[in-house]
Amino acid sequence: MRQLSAVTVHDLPGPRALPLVGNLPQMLRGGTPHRVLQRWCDRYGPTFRVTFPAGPAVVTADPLIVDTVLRDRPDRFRRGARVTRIIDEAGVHGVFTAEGDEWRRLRRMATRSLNASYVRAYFTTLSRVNQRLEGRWSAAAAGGERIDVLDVMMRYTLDVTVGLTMGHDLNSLEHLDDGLQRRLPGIFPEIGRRLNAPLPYWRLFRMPRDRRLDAIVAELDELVRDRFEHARRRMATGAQPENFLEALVGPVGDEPSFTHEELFGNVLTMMLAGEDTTSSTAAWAIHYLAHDPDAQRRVRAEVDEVVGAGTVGDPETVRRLTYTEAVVLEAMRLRPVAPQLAVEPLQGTLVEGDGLSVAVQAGTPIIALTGYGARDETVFPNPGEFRPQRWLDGSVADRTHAPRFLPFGSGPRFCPGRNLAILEATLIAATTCRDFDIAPDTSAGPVGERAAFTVFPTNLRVTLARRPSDGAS
Ligand code: HEM
Repeated sequence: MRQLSAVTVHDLPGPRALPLVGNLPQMLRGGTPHRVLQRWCDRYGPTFRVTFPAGPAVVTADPLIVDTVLRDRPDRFRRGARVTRIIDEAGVHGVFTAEGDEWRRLRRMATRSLNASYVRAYFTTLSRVNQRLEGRWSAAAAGGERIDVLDVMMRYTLDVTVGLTMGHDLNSLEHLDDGLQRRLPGIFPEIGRRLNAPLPYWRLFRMPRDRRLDAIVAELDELVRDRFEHARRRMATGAQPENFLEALVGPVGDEPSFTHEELFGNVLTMMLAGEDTTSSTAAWAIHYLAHDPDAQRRVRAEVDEVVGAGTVGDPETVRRLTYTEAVVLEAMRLRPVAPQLAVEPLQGTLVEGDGLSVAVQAGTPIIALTGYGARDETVFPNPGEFRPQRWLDGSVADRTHAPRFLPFGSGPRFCPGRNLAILEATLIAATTCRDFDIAPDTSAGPVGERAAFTVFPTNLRVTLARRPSDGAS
């Protein structure tokens, strides 16, 4: 039997905390708290303590503990209550923040909407948005534009998620004017800002930005209502579902039909969960490609071979772009957009790691550093290098469930949008390399990163040059 030394949270090593504010100022300085936690993990070991104004938290990269706390949900551990409360207060209560039986029901709704056969039917939306991306790239190449990659990727994923969730063609890739497409991306940064705010002032009074957030959520509520009526009418004609709402018109199994609140909460959750995450991932993939002309050539050769002169017409074709997909996986390994996940025990419990057992009280946050192990050189040799080939040469044994690569979380609350996200990012990388040479543009300074709700790139610019049409590479 393993010998475990049992400790309390207070016994764990960790950085010295200031009175009242704890370690929060150290974590927030520089806008990249995940990097601070990773550095502390190097210094204090895989399981350590940090202190927030509300009390201590356990931070861990220990694979055993990470596995346990993510797997034993929702019965033993729940999502971090602070994150949940802030998202709910913004009016986005859905599968991400639900717990217990409510979570089970909303999770079934989410997985049903993302079922592989539906994703196939949704591909029309993806193709339409992808064609617009080609147009956007052509104009940028012709004009010698210094492209703000994240901005374009956010428009792309917003158009895809709004199209997929409710069948509404936002077309923010082509419509740069003011409209819902300008207001919608404001939701996530606002939630991120509240997460990092020292005091929850919005519970006492609303500043103009809080009122703007309320107004966007109300506008979306109207839109979902309207689109659901539309979905009901279209499904009554016997048509095949082409978006989440249409897939949810009928009951799921023998459960009662979903209420408007459930539908709204889940549709909005999926939109938000699917947008920032996928846009940052795709932007990082373009960044690494821009710095690696050889990888660009390989993607191009693969697209030429698999797709030829035609257009990509279905998800199966995208899945055959294995090298391109490896580019996306490698970008996610180096730049996971959700490098940590907060959970907490429902009741006091012992969590057992490698040689350590920690007694954790109910409600004490446990921050699982899910991105830490992606740089472990025993699993990923030369971990700092961008080497897509490592995903194809058998050196990473099981690419989905390798315990040290958890960009989509793990256990029963594992991201249900994983396949869709990889599909989108792979399609974007393929579309970009096929017709263009990508070059980095650092004229405005180096590329950086920042954490809000997710971690996103800053100052990520590239230029594109259209390749000669004879296909020479
Ligand atoms: C690269 C893109 C994406 C990344 C890195 C990502 C990552 C994650 C992570 C880390 C979680 C938490 C998992 C856990 O608690 O164990 C999550 C949950 C979730 N994601 Fe994603 N995600 C992405 C794209 C998407 C897309 C495209 C959708 C849907 C359209 C989506 C829908 C969701 C939902 C609904 C949840 C909540 C699941 C639950 O609590 O049961 N995600 N995602």
